[in-house]
Amino acid sequence: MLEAKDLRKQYPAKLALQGLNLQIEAGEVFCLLGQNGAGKSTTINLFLGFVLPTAGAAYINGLEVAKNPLKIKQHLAYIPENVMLYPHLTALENLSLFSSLAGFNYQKGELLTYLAQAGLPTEAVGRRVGTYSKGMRQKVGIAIAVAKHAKVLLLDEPTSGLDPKASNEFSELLRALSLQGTAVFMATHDIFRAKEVGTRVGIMREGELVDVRSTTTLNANELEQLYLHYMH
Ligand SMILES: Nc1ncnc2c1ncn2[C@@H]1O[C@H](COP(=O)(O)OP(=O)(O)OP(=O)(O)O)[C@@H](O)[C@H]1O
Repeated sequence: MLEAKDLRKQYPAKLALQGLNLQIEAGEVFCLLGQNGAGKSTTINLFLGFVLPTAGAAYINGLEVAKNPLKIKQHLAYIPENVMLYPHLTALENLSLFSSLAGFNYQKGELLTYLAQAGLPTEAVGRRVGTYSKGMRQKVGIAIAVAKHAKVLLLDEPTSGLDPKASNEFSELLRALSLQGTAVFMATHDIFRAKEVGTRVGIMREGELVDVRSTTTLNANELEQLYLHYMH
């Protein structure tokens, strides 16, 4: 569902990504760990088509991102650290707007169902999202992804700044999406969540993917030790 082939990004003064090779299947949750500046956001931005590769290619659902910038957006949803919504519109209005932009025109009842499934409290649905907490905005982001029938979900540090309960709820939503076949690629600093929600974990250092492990093969403590080993 997601593939990187010799994917490389050179900025004038920095080699941000050096020849990434990776495949992520439907239903997988791949968590990418790495220090600030390791190249995680660059990788996500290459999959989104926000930046162009210097060499190699990124593919979404078999389509080369750089050659199909609009088409690939039909298949994916993106949740950054702060989900971008229209603050003066309600959750219902935001969801209606974003899903119609993606070509889906839902009845109010369907929109309410998507928001409820994403865990947004009923009392909040008709309130301007400018009044929402970060966790609530993330839930609207998930509702938009589900309403768009996104096959691929890209997330850049989605749980940073969330309290443990909100972070846990968010992880459960991701798990539910992956069980429905969505491929999830998430950059995070949260080793514990990566172990909990991920099916595989990758460690990136200075633009290089230095290790990939299945989360069934190690516990959170072992993952932390492995991470620290690479950061020395
Ligand atoms: N537009 C740009 N122009 C020049 N250099 C850039 C640009 N974007 C990123 N870089 C550099 O590329 C490297 C990788 O940055 P990137 O944002 O991908 O790291 P990251 O792993 O996401 O870090 P963080 O955890 O802080 O988000 C860094 O050295 C960064 O300064």
